Amino acid sequence: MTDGLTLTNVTSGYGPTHVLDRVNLNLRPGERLAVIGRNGAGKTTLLATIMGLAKLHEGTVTLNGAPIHGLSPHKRSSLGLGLVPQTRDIFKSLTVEENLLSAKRGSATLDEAYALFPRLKERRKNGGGQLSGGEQQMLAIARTLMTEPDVILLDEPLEGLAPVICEQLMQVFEDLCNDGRRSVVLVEQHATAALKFADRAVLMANGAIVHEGPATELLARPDLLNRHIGVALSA
Ligand SMILES: Nc1ncnc2c1ncn2[C@@H]1O[C@H](COP(=O)(O)OP(=O)(O)OP(=O)(O)O)[C@@H](O)[C@H]1O
Repeated sequence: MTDGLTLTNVTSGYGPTHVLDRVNLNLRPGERLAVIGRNGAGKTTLLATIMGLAKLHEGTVTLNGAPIHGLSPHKRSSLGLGLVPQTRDIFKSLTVEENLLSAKRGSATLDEAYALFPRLKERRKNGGGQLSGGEQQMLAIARTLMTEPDVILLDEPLEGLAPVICEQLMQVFEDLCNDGRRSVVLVEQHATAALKFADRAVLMANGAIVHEGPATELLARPDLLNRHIGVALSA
């Protein structure tokens, strides 16, 4: 049995369309994985496939050795998978507190969420639609954490946010990983930030993994990013 999350020979997409092409991937418990690629490379589809939101055409998805590819997204969430979607998907008509409580599972508490995001505590009576972009992203992350995930899937969480907010969020991701219990898949266009955070990275192009290796190697060899996916490292 393989521990963690494993995709074996996965081909998936939307309806009859194939986006991922024979993807193999293992995420060990406690591991931090960066997924880097240009727009349209299939990064969101990779997360959607793990979560059960895309159509699996071939292959298997297992969690700690047990197949999960036949299960609904809700069931996968109850097994410990948590997605923070690029679209954030908060309820704009509910308050921050109501948003958090509507996602709550098990022993998750508001206090834990507010300890990670003090700003959300200050804004707890405000409607989701009244929040800034950064606060909405914090709420989206906190909502997912209320489901007590062991595997957290983050889809471009830094997109469109000010550098100071990006730094705060990266620190939160560090804190979440500190006890080594949770694993994180971070899909990110900010390749440098993602590689500094991650243990390992996969590079995607045209729905396939075209390179995989330690994050430190990719930070030291930016030519690999350029060669495989035509992306340059930012400062
Ligand atoms: N719901 C959908 N139905 C059909 N095709 C889709 C759908 N969503 C995405 N695609 C297609 O799948 C391919 C991969 O898209 P995906 O969103 O996974 O890429 P990505 O690497 O996450 O890019 P981005 O950074 O732009 O989000 C693209 O060609 C896209 O047009």
